Amino acid sequence: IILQRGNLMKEKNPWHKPVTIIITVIGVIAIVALVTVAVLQNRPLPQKYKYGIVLDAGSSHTALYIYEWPAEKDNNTGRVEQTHSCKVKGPGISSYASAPLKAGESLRACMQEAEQRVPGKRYHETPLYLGATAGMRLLNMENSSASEKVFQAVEEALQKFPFSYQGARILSGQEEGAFGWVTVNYLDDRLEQGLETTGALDLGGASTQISFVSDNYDGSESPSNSVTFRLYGNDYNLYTHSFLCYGKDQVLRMALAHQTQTGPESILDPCFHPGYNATKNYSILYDSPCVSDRKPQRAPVNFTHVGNGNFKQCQNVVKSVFNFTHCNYTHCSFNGIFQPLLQGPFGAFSAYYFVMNFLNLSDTSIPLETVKEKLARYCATPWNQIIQQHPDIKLKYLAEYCFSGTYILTLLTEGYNFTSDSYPNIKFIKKIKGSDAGWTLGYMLNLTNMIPAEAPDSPPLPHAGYVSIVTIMALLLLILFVVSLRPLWPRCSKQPQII
Ligand SMILES: Nc1ncnc2c1ncn2[C@@H]1O[C@H](COP(=O)(O)OP(=O)(O)O)[C@@H](O)[C@H]1O
Ligand SMILES: [Ca+2]
Repeated sequence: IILQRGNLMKEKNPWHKPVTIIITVIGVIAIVALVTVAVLQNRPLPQKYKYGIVLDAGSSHTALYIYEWPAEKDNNTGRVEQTHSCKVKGPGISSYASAPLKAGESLRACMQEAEQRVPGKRYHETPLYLGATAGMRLLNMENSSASEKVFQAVEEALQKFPFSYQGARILSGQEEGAFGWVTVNYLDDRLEQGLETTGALDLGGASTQISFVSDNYDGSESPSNSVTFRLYGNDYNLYTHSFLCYGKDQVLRMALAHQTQTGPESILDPCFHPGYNATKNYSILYDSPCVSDRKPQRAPVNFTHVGNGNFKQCQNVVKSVFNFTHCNYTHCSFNGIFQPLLQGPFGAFSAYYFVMNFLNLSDTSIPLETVKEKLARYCATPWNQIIQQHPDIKLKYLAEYCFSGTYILTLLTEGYNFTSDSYPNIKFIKKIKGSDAGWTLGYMLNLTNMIPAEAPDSPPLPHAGYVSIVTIMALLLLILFVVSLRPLWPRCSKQPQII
């Protein structure tokens, strides 16, 4: 009987039927395979990068920037980053008008650095751009054949490198302003998400740009200040203006021209520290289209430039370079140039940052009145004390921070109409998420069509969400499968039947 019972039990355990075992094994294998394939197939591929190089040929110096982005995601958002920058030794390319070949040579060291930074197999597909700004705009106005020669030399030098050379050209003021705005908003991820944008304030040596979106500017008033973009499915109507000659180096020339109109032997300059004393050459001072028509006749060869460090008087000198007499529009900044009402936050970079950072005044939560008081105290500090306190800063920069700080505050308040209320909307910035603020990134994004006009279609789920859902579904299937075999389950808990 016991034997019989044992036989009965054996026959009644369906799990031991070969068919059931095979089905179960196949089911489990199928589910494991499904999950594995789902996970592997959709795993992000190992990152490969693409590269782009932009040379910013500014009036005072040239800088090279290398950008990098994941190769599979060109059209994706916010993913282009600056991986390297190189400062070219020597002055800006516009200073090589009388020795153009040297302009080309000067770029070589930074270009060799770029060869080291970009992987060799990517050289040929790496676009290389050179954009020149206000220094070359002025040289082109003054002596267009000299500017062409400089470009020829630069072009020849750049073509010797294995990158995909895309040309060297002068950017218009609008491009310089608009691409600075694109850079700042791209790096802040504001374009892709359609957020309120940040205005861009760029201060160079020979020109300065202001760019922002304003609700009361649709481009109809003063169309030459309008730049429109369609980015990620959003339309932007940007106001932008570039003031040629209003970079800080040219404004200094204009301020000195204002003070030397009668061709004196010496001037007492409130924008330089007490005890500052230097001999300067009239011809060199007036050698720029920003001041050349004002050169005093019968001036001596040199003049003595003496400082007396008075902020209030310096403000008056600086104000003399602005013209506020006429405005044929609803609102103007200065020199009769239209400007809509200021709106939103602003990022102020390049020389804005260098100067305000040096002066420890880059924190705009400090009230504007306090900023002015601090600057007034700095300007009144004797020159020898300033030199002692900053032994490792270039004397040329050091001598000019009082002037530059005064110019920046005057430009922002009197020029662009920032008030003590709107001043805190400005942030003095150098970099955003590791990339320098400036026009170069926006320029490259535009020329490589890397910002799509329409919002890209993105997968409905991120990778992690996708994997979790597939895994959960597979487990549910497994449970369902096991439950569906219920009629075949062994009845182990039941009392053995005694026949
Ligand atoms: N560390 C620094 N301190 C002060 N000024 C600086 C510093 N570095 C650069 N600058 C100034 O920033 C400005 C940069 O202008 P640049 O881009 O060369 O000219 P532009 O944009 O007008 O063609 C120049 O006036 C240069 O002197
Ligand atoms: Ca610049």
